[in-house]
Amino acid sequence: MNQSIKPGDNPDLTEERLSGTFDTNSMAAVIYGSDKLAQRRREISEAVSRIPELQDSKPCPFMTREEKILEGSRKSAILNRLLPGLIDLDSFEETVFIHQEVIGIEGHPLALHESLFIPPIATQGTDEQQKKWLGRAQRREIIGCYAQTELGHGSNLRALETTATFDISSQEFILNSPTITSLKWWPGALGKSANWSIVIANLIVHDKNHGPHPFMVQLRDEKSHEPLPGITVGDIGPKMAFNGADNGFLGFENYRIPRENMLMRHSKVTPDGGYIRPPHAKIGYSGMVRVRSRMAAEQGLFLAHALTIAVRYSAIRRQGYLEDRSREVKVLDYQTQQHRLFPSIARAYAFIFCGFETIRLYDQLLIDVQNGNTSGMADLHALTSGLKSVVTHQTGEGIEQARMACGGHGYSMASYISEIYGVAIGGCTYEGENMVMLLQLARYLVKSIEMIQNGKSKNLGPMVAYLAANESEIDLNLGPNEYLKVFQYAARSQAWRATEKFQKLRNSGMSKEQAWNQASVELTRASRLHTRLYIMSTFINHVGSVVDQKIKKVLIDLLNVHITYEVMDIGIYVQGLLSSDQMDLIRNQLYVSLETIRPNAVSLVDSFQISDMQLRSVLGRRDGNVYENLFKWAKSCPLNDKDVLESVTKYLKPMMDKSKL
Ligand SMILES: CCCCCCCC/C=C\CCCCCCCCCCCCCCCC(=O)SCCNC(=O)CCNC(=O)[C@H](O)C(C)(C)COP(=O)(O)OP(=O)(O)OC[C@H]1O[C@@H](n2cnc3c(N)ncnc32)[C@H](O)[C@@H]1OP(=O)(O)O
Ligand SMILES: Cc1cc2nc3c(=O)[nH]c(=O)nc-3n(C[C@H](O)[C@H](O)[C@H](O)COP(=O)(O)OP(=O)(O)OC[C@H]3O[C@@H](n4cnc5c(N)ncnc54)[C@H](O)[C@@H]3O)c2cc1C
Repeated sequence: MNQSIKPGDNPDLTEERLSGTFDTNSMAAVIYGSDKLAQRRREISEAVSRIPELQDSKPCPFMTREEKILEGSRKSAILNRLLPGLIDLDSFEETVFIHQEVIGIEGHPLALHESLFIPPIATQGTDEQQKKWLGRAQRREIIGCYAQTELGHGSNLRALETTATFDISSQEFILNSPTITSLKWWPGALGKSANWSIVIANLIVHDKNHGPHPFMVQLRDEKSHEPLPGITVGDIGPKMAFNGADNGFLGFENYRIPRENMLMRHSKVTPDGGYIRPPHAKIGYSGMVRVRSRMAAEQGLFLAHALTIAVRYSAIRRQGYLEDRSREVKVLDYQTQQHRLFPSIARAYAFIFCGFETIRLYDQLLIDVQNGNTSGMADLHALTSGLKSVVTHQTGEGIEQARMACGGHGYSMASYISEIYGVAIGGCTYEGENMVMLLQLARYLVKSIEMIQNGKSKNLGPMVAYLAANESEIDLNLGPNEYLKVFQYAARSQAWRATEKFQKLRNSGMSKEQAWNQASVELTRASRLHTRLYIMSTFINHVGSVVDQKIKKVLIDLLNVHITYEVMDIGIYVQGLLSSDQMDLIRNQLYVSLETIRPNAVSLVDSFQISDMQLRSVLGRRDGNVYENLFKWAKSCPLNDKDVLESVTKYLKPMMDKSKL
C-alpha cells in the first residue's frame, strides 16, 4: 500500500499510488536501513510541520542571500533550543535529517559544524582536547568550520602554504599566511558565522616542515564576534548555489595559539620541540575520508529529491496522445520519459545502499584506527575516492535529466530542481575534485595489477580480486550475476589497458609522472568502471538480503532496469565479449524492465518519504495539485507586488513616449 494517498489529491497521482504493488513504509525501511530510522524520519517531519516558527518565512527562491543566511541562523537557533524534545541528540543521522528537513539543502551557518568541525576534534583530538572543546561544540557554545583549501591550492595538499611554526620559548604556534595564494578560501560558515575553526597548516618545528596538520584556532571574539587581532576573515561572495552558507576567506599574520591547540591524538609536538609521527602518514586526511564515505548516500538523496519531483509531475502532466485520442496521456507513459527517469531511480537506490555500506565501513575503520590498526586505510581511501567521483557525476546527470523531463516548468525555480542541481554538483568539486580522486583510485588499481604481474594475486583484496580472473565468454541466459561478469570484464580489460599503457610509456624511457599524465584519461576510465562495478555488486547483494517478498520483487525489477541500462551504457567496453545479438537482447530486456517498473514508479519515489517542507517544490508536491499552486507561487513573486515597476516609469515609459514623437 502506498502510504501517501490522501483525500483531495490529484486523481492522477492517486491512480498511480493505487497501482503500486508494495507498502511504501516497508520500502522506506529498506532504503534507510531500518524500520526505526525510517519511522523516526516520519515522526520528526510530522513534529516539525506542527511548529509554526520552523516554517519558511517565504519561498527560498524569493529570498536574497542575506535573507537566506538570516533564515538559516534563525532556524538553527530555534532548533538548538527545541532539539532535545525532537530528536535523539546522540544520533548524527537524526541531527542531519532535522536540519535538512527544516532548513533545506541551500546550506546554513551550522551546516559544516556537525560534519567537518566536530569529527576531527572527536577523532584526532586527545582526551584532554576533547574534554576542552567537544562539549562546547556539541552544545553550540562555539560554532566551527574546517579551513583547509587555499586560494592557490585545494587539490594538492602538499602545496598548502599556511604555516604553523612552533616557538619553543613561548610554547606557542605562530600562524602565518605568507602570500595572497595562502589565504584560506572556501570553508563553509567561515565567512560570517564561525568563531572557531579547524585549520590545516604546515607544521614547522626547528625549521623542518612536517606537512599539513590540524590545529584548533579561535577566529573571533566570543563576546563581540569581531575577528581577533592577526586574523583577516570574510565571505567569498555568491556561488552557483548553496547560498545559505557563508563560505569564507581567512588570513593569519603572526597569530599565536597555544601548543595544546594542535590536534595531537596521532601526531605530536612535545614541549621541547620533538615531533612524534602518526601511525600512518595520511591519518590527518581521515576527516576527508569520513565526509567522502557519506557522500554516496547524501548524493543519492539529492537525486531522490529531483526524481520525486520529476516522477510525480510526470504523472499529472498530460501532453499528446497515444492510442486514445479522447484524452491526452500522462507524459510518464512515454518510453523516452521512462528511459530518462527510471534508470536514475535505480541509481538513486543503488547510491543510497552503497552509501550506507561505506558509512559502515568508515565506522569500522575508525574503531580499527583507534585501536592502532591502520591497515584498512588505503582500501577505504581508494573506494571512497572512486565512489564520490562517480556518484556525484551521475547524480548531476540524473538531476539535469529530471529537470528536462519537467519541460518548461522544470526550468522555473518553482520546480526547485536547479537549486538541487547546483548544490549536488558542488560535490564533483568539494572533498577532492573528481578527476583527482579518480586518479587516486587508479593508483590502487595499477598497484593491484602489478601484484598480479608479480605472481601475488593471492594478496589481492576482495574488491579487486576480479582483476586476476579470465572471463571471455558469457552465457546468453542473463541474470544479475552474468551482468556482473560482463561488468567485471569491462572493468578488468580497461584497468589492464590503462596499466599497460602507463607501463609501456615508462618502458619507453618516460618519467613516471609524464607516463602517468599521458595515461591518465585511460586510468580515470578504469576507475569509473571499477566503481560502477562496485555499485552494481552492492546493489545485487543488497536486494539479495531483503526478506519482505513484495519489496524484493519490486527491487529485483528495479535492479533489472539498473543492470541492463548500465551494460548498454558501457557497450563500447564489452564489444570483445558480447555479440551484437546479445547486445540487442540486453537492449530489449531494458525496454521490458522499463514497462515492468512503470506501475510502481510513483510509489518508488514516494518511498524516499521526502516531505513537502523539505522538497520545497511546487511541481513535486505530494498532493499533485500543481497548476493552482504554480499560479499562487507566481503571484506571490515580489515582482508582482506592484503592477507598474520603477523600471517602467523610469526607463521604458520615457523611451516609448519619446519614440512616439
Ligand atoms: C544545532 C546545530 C546542528 C548542526 C547540524 C548540522 C548538520 C547538518 C548537515 C547537513 C545539513 C544538510 C545540508 C544540506 C546538505 C548540503 C550538502 C552540501 C554540503 C557541502 C559540504 C562541503 C564540504 C566540503 C569540505 C571540503 O571540501 S574540505 C577540503 C577537501 N579537500 C580535498 O579533498 C583535497 C583533495 N586532495 C587530497 O585529498 C590529497 O591532496 C590527495 C589527492 C589524496 C593527494 O595527497 P598527497 O599528495 O599527500 O598524496 P599522494 O602522493 O598523491 O599519495 C600518497 C599515498 O597516500 C595515499 N593516500 C592519500 N590519501 C589517503 C588517505 N586519505 N588514506 C589513506 N591513504 C591515502 C595514496 O593512495 C598514496 O598511496 P600510494 O600507495 O599509491 O603511494
Ligand atoms: C561548495 C563548496 C564547499 C567547499 N567547502 C570547503 C570547506 O568547507 N573547507 C575547505 O577547506 N574547502 C572547501 N571547499 C574547497 C574544495 O575542497 C576544493 O575546491 C576542491 O578540493 C578542489 O580543489 P581546487 O579548487 O584547488 O581545484 P583545482 O585542483 O584547481 O582544479 C582545477 C582543475 O585542475 C584539475 N587538476 C588538479 N590537479 C590535478 C591532477 N593532479 N591531475 C589531474 N588534474 C588535476 C582538476 O581536475 C580540475 O579540472 C569547498 C568547495 C566547494 C565548491
